[in-house]
Amino acid sequence: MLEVTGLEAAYGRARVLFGVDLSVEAGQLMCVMGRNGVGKTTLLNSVMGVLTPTAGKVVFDGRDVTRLPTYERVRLGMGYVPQGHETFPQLTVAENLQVTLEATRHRDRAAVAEALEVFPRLKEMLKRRAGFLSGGQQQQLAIARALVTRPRMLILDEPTEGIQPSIVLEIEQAIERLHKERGLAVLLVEQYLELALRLADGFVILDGGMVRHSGTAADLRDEEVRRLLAV
Ligand SMILES: Nc1ncnc2c1ncn2[C@@H]1O[C@H](COP(=O)(O)OP(=O)(O)OP(=O)(O)O)[C@@H](O)[C@H]1O
Repeated sequence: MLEVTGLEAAYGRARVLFGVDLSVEAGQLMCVMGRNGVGKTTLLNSVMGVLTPTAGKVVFDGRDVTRLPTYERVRLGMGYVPQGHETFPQLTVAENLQVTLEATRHRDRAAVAEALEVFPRLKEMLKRRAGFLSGGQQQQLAIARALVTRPRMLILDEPTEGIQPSIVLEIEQAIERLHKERGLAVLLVEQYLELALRLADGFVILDGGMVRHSGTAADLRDEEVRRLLAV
């Protein structure tokens, strides 16, 4: 479903990604792991076209999307939840979802209800401004916004980072349900090994902007994995 080959990215003269290869099959949950600063966010931004790669290719559903703008990738079914649970803080929860719906091609209001089914807690807060939600609730709203676009693949950048444990569990369960029950493919950047062990079908570990290790969830118990993730 997603094929990334030889992806390179840089900020000015500072090269950050060096020939990253990665593939996610339909319905698969792939975890990207690695220490701080190894290039995980840069990889997702390059996959989504937020950042233009300096070399390499991104193919989604058989179509080369490497040069497409981000919004067109979203329309093709790539739902992105960037790091830092971005929402419109001045808008209410309902308005945040509505604004996203209006930017979609399908404009089907049922998509808002479907997204709220995944996070019932948000249903009780529809009139609250997003800026007044807790970090965890904002993360749920950010994921719900991506769901309103009816993605076939969800791309999540550290959705549990800095969030209180009770909501981490809700977010984990939501990702699991979306993956298992709705069959969504997921590309997840996650630092917590335990969470990756519970959710992932496969993983890649980045180090210094390169894929240093990859495998199935069972391989996550390897010594090498622990060494590459150790701080
Ligand atoms: N906008 C930017 N301009 C210049 N350098 C950047 C920029 N964003 C990231 N970098 C650098 O690129 C490298 C990779 O950063 P990136 O955010 O992709 O890593 P990461 O693995 O996602 O880290 P973290 O887990 O801390 O989010 C780091 O050295 C970082 O300092």
